Amino acid sequence: MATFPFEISAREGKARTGRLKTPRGDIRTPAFMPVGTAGTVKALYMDQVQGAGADIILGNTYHLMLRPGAERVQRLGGLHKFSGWSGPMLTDSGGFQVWSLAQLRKMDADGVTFQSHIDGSTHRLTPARSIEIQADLLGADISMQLDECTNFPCTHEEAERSLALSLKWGERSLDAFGARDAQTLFGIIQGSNFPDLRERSAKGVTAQGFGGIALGGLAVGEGHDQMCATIDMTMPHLPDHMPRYVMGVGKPIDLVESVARGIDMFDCVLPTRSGRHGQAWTWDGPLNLNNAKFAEDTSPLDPVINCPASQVYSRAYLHHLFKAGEYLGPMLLSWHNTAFFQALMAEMRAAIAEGRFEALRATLSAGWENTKS
Ligand SMILES: CNc1nc2cc(C(=O)NN)ccc2[nH]1
Repeated sequence: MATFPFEISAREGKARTGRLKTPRGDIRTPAFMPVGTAGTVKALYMDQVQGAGADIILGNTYHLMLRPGAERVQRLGGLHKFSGWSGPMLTDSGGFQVWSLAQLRKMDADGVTFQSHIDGSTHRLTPARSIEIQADLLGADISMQLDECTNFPCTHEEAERSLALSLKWGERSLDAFGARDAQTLFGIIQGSNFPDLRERSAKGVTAQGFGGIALGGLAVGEGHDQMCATIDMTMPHLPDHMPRYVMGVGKPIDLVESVARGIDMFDCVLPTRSGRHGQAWTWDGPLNLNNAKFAEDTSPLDPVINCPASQVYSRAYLHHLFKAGEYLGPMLLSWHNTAFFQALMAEMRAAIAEGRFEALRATLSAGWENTKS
């Protein structure tokens, strides 16, 4: 299995900035991955996603294996060609969506059988099948091991059993992945919010020899403070030189506080999902453009962010679009939010390089205190 070179160029405290170098291009870290669930970052052209500053996007194995089908995507040239995204792409294993979306799922020691939430058809995911879908059929640059997404909250015994299964599936994922020279595989740490289990999982995953390490089982309703506490109990057991990725995270405050703890990669549907519902993220916190207070507000969302959706359109116009149910409303806010999240990552990268990250963190965390829940 290839291990992509990960070069850390500057540090401030536990925060670090650098580059994860892949055959399809460099990923500037800390990095935020827009989520391209079904081969599209919803309501955006890939040119807009790239123009917003994203180096890498995420694809969901669960959605693509159900529709249009993983073998069909392969027949059509793979996910990069199919979707028009030529840069690095990470796919998740499908495990999380099976737990959160599938109907009638049956777990056993070797995998999970489930019915599609789309048409009720039956599907089977094992570590080997997930690797085949991600690396061979979709052609992901970075694949994720299949793991069990531990329910939250859960007992210590449940978390212990679950992380043991995930470690076993991690070994099987590595075996199935084999020796590829242009693709890599990340392992996933579980253990819920138990320090001893997060340590056990972190040490186990680290020893297995992955190309990067993800923290799973977060952003599942535990809240900001518990998420930070779980990251705190995990990081001491991770090797410094490997990329650390927190799955499904998060709000801007989550990104800042996670970068401060040494996290390098993130993914979250929030920019596009909240944009579709009229929420615009800004340096001063989120705005709800459905609110009548914007009805005659001629100011743009953010004059500094280099994105037409942020600079050209007035808040009054955006308010009108959402009141009228016009398609352009969700399109423009998805664009702006995607650009804002990338601008936040770029600002954190620059701040770490210039030794002013803690000052930035203090300013942003103070202004975003009420966005934690
Ligand atoms: C939106 N929250 C959220 N939590 C996630 C956890 C995982 C995970 O533990 N995978 N093994 C994946 C995606 C997630 N998205």
